[in-house]
Amino acid sequence: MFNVSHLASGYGQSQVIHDVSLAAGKQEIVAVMGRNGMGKTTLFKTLMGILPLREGSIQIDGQELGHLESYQRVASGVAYVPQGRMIFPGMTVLENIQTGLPASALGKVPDELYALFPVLHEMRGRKGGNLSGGQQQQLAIARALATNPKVLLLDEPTEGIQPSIIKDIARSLKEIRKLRQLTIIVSEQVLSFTLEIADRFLVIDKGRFVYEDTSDKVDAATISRYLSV
Ligand SMILES: Nc1ncnc2c1ncn2[C@@H]1O[C@H](COP(=O)(O)OP(=O)(O)OP(=O)(O)O)[C@@H](O)[C@H]1O
Repeated sequence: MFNVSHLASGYGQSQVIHDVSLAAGKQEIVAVMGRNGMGKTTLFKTLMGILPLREGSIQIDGQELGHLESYQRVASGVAYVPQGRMIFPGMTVLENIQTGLPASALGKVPDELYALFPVLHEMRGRKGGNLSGGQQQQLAIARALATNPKVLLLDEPTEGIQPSIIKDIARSLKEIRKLRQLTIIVSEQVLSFTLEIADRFLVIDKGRFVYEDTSDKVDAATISRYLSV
């Protein structure tokens, strides 16, 4: 479904991502674990077309995305929730979600989105900047889902969010995956969160994948060691 092969990218003279490959199936949740500075955000920006691909390929259902602009990748079914969420603080919750809707929706937010995140319905008239961190994360996810993606890329969704809300986010992601048959690639440093949701685990270290396993065989101690070095 979503296939990345031999991807390389970086900034100027420095190469950050080296020969990274991953394949994620329909409805699969893949966790990319790694410490600060190991390349998670760089990888996601490359998948989204914010940074150019230097080598390799990115495919969704066999369609090559590697040389498309970001907006074309969105149209092909890739959605992105960046680190830090990046909602529009001066716009209302409703307006934030509307920025993700296709023109054909005529500004109408699907009921299903509000059903997933009831708090966003309650707060639809409030400015995004006045929401708590957890509510902003839910808003960022809802805005991404409004584009009707096949693949959702989430960059460190638990960063700066309190534990009870992290549990809510885990629950919503599992629900969305089922409802939408969505593939989710999530980067994280919080292992308890990914252990709850992921089907497969990858560890990124200095821009390379150094560990991979499925949830039934995952070696949490090894992943923790990579996260804490
Ligand atoms: N705009 C940039 N210009 C040059 N180098 C950068 C830039 N952004 C990141 N880097 C470097 O790329 C490497 C990977 O950073 P990246 O942000 O992808 O890591 P990360 O795993 O997402 O960590 P974090 O959780 O801290 O964001 C780091 O060495 C970082 O210093």
